[in-house]
Amino acid sequence: MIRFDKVSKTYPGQKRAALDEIDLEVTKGEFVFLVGASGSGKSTFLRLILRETRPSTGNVYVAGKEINKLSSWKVPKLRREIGTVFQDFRLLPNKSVTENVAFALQVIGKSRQEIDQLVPETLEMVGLEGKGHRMPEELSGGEQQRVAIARAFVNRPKILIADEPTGNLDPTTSVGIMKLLDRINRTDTTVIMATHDSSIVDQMRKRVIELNEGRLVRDEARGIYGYQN
Ligand SMILES: Nc1ncnc2c1ncn2[C@@H]1O[C@H](COP(=O)(O)OP(=O)(O)OP(=O)(O)O)[C@@H](O)[C@H]1O
Repeated sequence: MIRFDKVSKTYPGQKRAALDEIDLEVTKGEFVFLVGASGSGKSTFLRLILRETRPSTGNVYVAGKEINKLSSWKVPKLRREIGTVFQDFRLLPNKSVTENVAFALQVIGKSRQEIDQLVPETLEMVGLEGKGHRMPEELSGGEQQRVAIARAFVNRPKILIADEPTGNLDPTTSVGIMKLLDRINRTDTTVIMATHDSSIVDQMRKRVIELNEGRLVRDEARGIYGYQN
């Protein structure tokens, strides 16, 4: 589903590489934690998958496409295959829960009929049935993150990228969010999650990839968080 082939990335004007000769493969349906200190290259790794940035050398393949060769008009199509969730939720504050989720389908031209079916179905899946009319500010942090996950997943993407999704949540709420991501993963969606949350990583025992100063220093099948902050 995702392959990095000797990928290095050095940002313009920087001496040190943000990513240094990364070689790895993530297969369909895997759940991967991406760990490492601040500045180790996690966001750069995720941005390469989304083609928000390009490798300096090497190739990145996502869903069968070499992203470096993708013409720019095909990038939106690539991004439709990838749902994204962030630490700060990024909901539209002036839209209700239903409207936030529906909007993701409207912008890709889905029919009213499909939207009317998929949105309630997805809200139910994330545990927000009956809350569709609420505004984001009327929800707890955990509920807001559920809306963000519903929005990311409503189009049934092949890949879900989560960048510190529990970073603003208390431990109990975080466990609920992880159960939801696990459930999404069980629908054969590949999940890649960057995190500093050691207890979550230790509880889930999924594949752990650790970056250190841009290098891949650990790749374990059922790993733990394992490095000191
Ligand atoms: N747009 C940019 N221009 C120049 N340097 C950048 C840019 N983005 C990131 N970097 C540098 O690349 C390196 C890796 O950064 P990156 O954001 O990928 O790390 P990270 O592991 O995601 O960190 P964090 O956990 O703090 O989000 C850092 O040295 C950073 O300063």
